[in-house]
Amino acid sequence: MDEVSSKPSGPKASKQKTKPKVTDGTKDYKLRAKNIDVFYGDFQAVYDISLDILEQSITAFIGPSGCGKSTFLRLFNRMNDYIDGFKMNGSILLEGQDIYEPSVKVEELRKKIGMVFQKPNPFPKSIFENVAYGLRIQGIKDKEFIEQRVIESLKQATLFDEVKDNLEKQALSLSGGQQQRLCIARTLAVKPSVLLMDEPTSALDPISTAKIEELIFELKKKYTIAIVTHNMQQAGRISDNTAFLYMGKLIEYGDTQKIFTNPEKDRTQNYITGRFG
Ligand SMILES: Nc1ncnc2c1ncn2[C@@H]1O[C@H](COP(=O)(O)OP(=O)(O)OP(=O)(O)O)[C@@H](O)[C@H]1O
Repeated sequence: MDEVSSKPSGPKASKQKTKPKVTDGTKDYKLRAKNIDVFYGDFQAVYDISLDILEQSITAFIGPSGCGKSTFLRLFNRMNDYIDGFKMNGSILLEGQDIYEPSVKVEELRKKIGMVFQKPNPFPKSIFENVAYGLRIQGIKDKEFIEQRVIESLKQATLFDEVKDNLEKQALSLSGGQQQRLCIARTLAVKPSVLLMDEPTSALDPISTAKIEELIFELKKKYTIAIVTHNMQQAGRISDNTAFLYMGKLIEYGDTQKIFTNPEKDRTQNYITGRFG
């Protein structure tokens, strides 16, 4: 494979002012993947990918079906761990700490790195209980604290105004777009600092999609976001940096505007112009 820069570059990345967490000497990063290979049994799904994700930025993963986007995203909160035959080489660092070290508690990690899935998956409970869930399983009992956190999270997910008069309503009776924002609120309630999103709008209509995109853009002020999307316009609209994967390899990674207007690699150019994929 051609050499690929593992550092996001370009005007947006370099202009970004972030609280310093971990630095490679030039930029701060929140997450770092180093020489990642992933196997499912004998099948290799990811080949030697290294990349850094900057704090308070949106990083999009694009590429044709089966190229390894979801596999790669799921590494950041260890969602692949329970898949039969899963094996990984390399390391993933969150603020400099290896998240695959034996001492890391996966439940604690997932409080820091939340995930939103393609299909909204609220529990068959009330709106309130969906958002309160993560707090309750932590053993938090303070009613006032829980209520305040539920309201705050619903507001952050731009759902509060639509549901405030009926928080006891069954979550499954909400529209698909509202359900997805509820799932985002549920994730935010435990105060993560990273949000992983695996095609969060692919099951939604254009209006709900636009609302979620606005929300993601707003959330960037506080969170580090990594998103897998099949929708290249979406990647272009919301992300700061884009990683293009092809057959398990990182072909190109960098500033989104550059990737979409003047990519370095022919394969990226062919993909973004719809010549394959
Ligand atoms: N649980 C699994 N067991 C075995 N192989 C798997 C598993 N999950 C994914 N794969 C394989 O790994 C490769 C990468 O899959 P992955 O779902 O990460 O790709 P993707 O780019 O996210 O695809 P899509 O865009 O279609 O969701 C594919 O060849 C897929 O068949």
